[in-house]
Order: sequence, then C-alpha cells, then structure tokens
Amino acid sequence: MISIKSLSKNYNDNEVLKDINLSFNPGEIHGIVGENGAGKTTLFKAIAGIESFEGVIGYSKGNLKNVMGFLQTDPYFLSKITGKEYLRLLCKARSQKEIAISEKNIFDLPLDQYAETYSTGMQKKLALTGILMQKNDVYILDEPFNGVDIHSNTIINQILLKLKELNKIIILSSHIFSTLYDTCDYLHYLKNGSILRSADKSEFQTIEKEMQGAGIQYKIDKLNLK
Ligand SMILES: Nc1ncnc2c1ncn2[C@@H]1O[C@H](COP(=O)(O)OP(=O)(O)OP(=O)(O)O)[C@@H](O)[C@H]1O
Repeated sequence: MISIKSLSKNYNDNEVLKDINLSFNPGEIHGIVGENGAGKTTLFKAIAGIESFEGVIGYSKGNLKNVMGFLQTDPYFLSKITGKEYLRLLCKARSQKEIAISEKNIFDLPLDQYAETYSTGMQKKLALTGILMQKNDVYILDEPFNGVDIHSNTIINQILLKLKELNKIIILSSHIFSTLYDTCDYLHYLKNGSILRSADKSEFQTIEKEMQGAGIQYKIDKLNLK
C-alpha cells in the first residue's frame, strides 16, 4: 500500500498542494482529476520522488523508487538514443535479463529511429512500453491518453485492466471522463491543491458534474459578450 499523509508543497509563496491524505492499494486504479494547474503533476512528482515536499509518503513493500514506473506528461529522452536503446536502458535499470525487445513493441514503434524524432504520441507510447517492460509494481501515469490515437487508447485501457488484475497499484490523471469511467475504481478531485472529494464508481457522476459546473456561468457572464 502507498499512504500519503499530510502532504503539502509550496513554490515560494504559492501553496500548490495542501494537506493531501490518500492511500492506494494493490489491484486498484485511482484517477486524479482536476482543472489545469490544480496540482496533479506536482502530486505525481512528489510520489515519484523527484519533487521535494512536506509530509510523508510511505510504501509498505520497501523502496517505492525501485518498483515504480512514472509516465510523465512529456517524457524526456536523451538525444541520439533510439527507441530500442531506450527500452534496453530501462530494462537494465531494473536488472532485467536481455529480452526480445521487438516482441514487446505492441505499439509498432520504429525502434531503430531516434526517440527524439518521434511524434508526441509515439514518445508517450515508447515511455509507457519502457515502464511496462520493467515489470513495476506501481504505475504513475500522468495523462496517459493525451495525444495518443484511438486504437492505442484502447490498448492502454486494456493494459490498465490487466495491471489491475495483476494486483499492481495504478494512479493516473486524465481530463477525459469516459476513459476514467472505463478504468478507474476511485476518483479524487483535486481543486486548488486540496482533495475536494474522493469517490468510488457509484459517485463518479457527482464529481463530473461538480467539475463541469465549476463556476462556468459566472465566468461567461464576466466576459460580457455582446
Ligand atoms: N517548477 C515549478 N515552479 C513554480 N511553480 C510551479 C512549478 N511546477 C508547477 N508549478 C505550479 O504549481 C501549480 C500546479 O501545477 P501542476 O503542473 O501540478 O498542475 P496540473 O494539475 O498537473 O495541471 P495540468 O492539468 O495543466 O497539467 C500551478 O500553479 C503551477 O504554476
């Protein structure tokens, strides 16, 4: 289990995360939803251990960093590294034995091409393939569906359900509610750095309505359109 207790984060005077308390169990898919700038990526970076924070993030099975795959919104690649080299590097980082990389190329990526020349969606698929090949226990996926074609979206959906079946911990963010309905067991609505509401599937619609309705009429009125 991952447990987050009293997590807060400031960037100078900007309090980006405020007293977050959450827990994630194996075999569960959790979705973090919220408007742009709500703090989703900051929360993910804190869990991934690449951002400082106040509070405690605990993992019941040892060092989280050694068993976690983090898919960033815009994955970073070293220059002049091919897709194949990248995947090999990630496998080596987990001391995986030499494996037939081309067999794992489920998104049909041009693996001999430099990763930096890939399109946005291809880069996301390469990074995702890499963390899947690592056979991690925990997956943190920042907008895994964004910029990815429909066919690949379906594949990612199925992968998530398979990971759940394998008792992994999965935490993801998305702005697309239909995909969240398909995959997530729980949703957490992050607003201005605080968890406004956590819900199981039976209450997803409440969160969707809350998010859709958040002051829209007031904002449109302010435009004073004529
Ligand atoms: N490195 C940084 N330095 C200063 N402020 C930052 C930094 N990173 C993020 N922020 C601020 O933290 C807040 C939360 O940003 P974050 O990227 O976590 O939001 P998000 O919910 O992931 O947004 P989006 O849906 O647009 O991806 C924003 O106000 C942002 O400007």
